[in-house]
Amino acid sequence: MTALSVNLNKIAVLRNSRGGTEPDLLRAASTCLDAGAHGLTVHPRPDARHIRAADVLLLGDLCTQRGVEFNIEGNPFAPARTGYPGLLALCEATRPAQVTLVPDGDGQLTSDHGFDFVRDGAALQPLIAAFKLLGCRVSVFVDVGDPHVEQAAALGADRIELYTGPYAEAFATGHIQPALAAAVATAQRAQAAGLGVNAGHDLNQDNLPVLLQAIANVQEVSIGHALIGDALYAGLQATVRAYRCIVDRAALLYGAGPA
Ligand SMILES: CC(=O)[C@@H](O)[C@H](O)COP(=O)(O)O
Ligand SMILES: NCC(=O)COP(=O)(O)O
Repeated sequence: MTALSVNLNKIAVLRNSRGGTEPDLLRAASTCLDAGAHGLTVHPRPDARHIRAADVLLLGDLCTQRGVEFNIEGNPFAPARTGYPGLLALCEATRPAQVTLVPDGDGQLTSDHGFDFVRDGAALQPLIAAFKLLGCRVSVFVDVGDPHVEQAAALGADRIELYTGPYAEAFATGHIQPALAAAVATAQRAQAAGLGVNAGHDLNQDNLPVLLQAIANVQEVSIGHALIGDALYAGLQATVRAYRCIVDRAALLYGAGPA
C-alpha cells in the first residue's frame, strides 16, 4: 500500500502572510490525520518562508502522540542560521521517522532537481549515516532518469523520492508516455538496488492514479500544493454559506433584512 503524507508547507504560507497564528498548523495537521492521512511532511526552508523550527517541534510531538510518520525534508548541506538550526539539528530534536534529503538552494522557488551523486556522493555519505544514527529512515531526492540512482543505496540511503515535477508537467501537456516510462525505469532500477521508492512534487488527483498504476510498490507519496488547493475548492462553498448565514441573520435581527 502507498502511504499518503500530507505536506503542510502551504498552510504555513497562509499563516505567515498575516504574521499571526491562523490558520492554525496543528489544527490543520490534526484534520489531515483525522481524515486518514498516514503521515505529515514538512520542508522547512532556511529562510523560514513557511514552516519554522518551532512548527517542526510541535508537529513532531503531534505525530508521536498520534503514532504516525513524520517526514522532514531539507538540504543536509544548508548551514544553520538565525531561525533555522539546520536539518540535522531539527532531526535530533524531533527524531522523525523519515528524513528526505533534497538539494535545494535558497534562491529556488521550490525543489526542482534531485542529487548529483557523482558530485555530492562523498559528502552525502557521512550525513546519511548521521541521520540513520538518529533512528531516521533516509530518503534522497532523485531525478527521473538519473543514471547513478543505485548510488543512493551504496551511500546508505533506505529510499529514494522520485522528483515527479517533470512527470506532472508532461501529464498536464498530454505527452505522458516518455516521462512516465522514464519514471518507471528509474523506480525499477532503485528497487533492484534494494531501495524503497517514494514519489513527490506536483502530484495531484489527475496524475497520481496514473503514476501509481505504472510504478509498482510506491511506498509513499508526499503531497502539499495541489492537495491544499483542492481543499480550498472543496471547502469554499460550505464556508461561504456559513458566513452568508451570519450576515443574513444579523440583517434580520439588527438591520433592514437580507440583501
Ligand atoms: C521535495 C519536494 O518536492 C517538496 O518538499 C516541495 O519542495 C515542497 O516545498 P515547497 O512547499 O517549499 O515548495
Ligand atoms: N516531497 C514532495 C512534497 O512534500 C510536496 O510537494 P508538492 O505537492 O507541494 O509539490
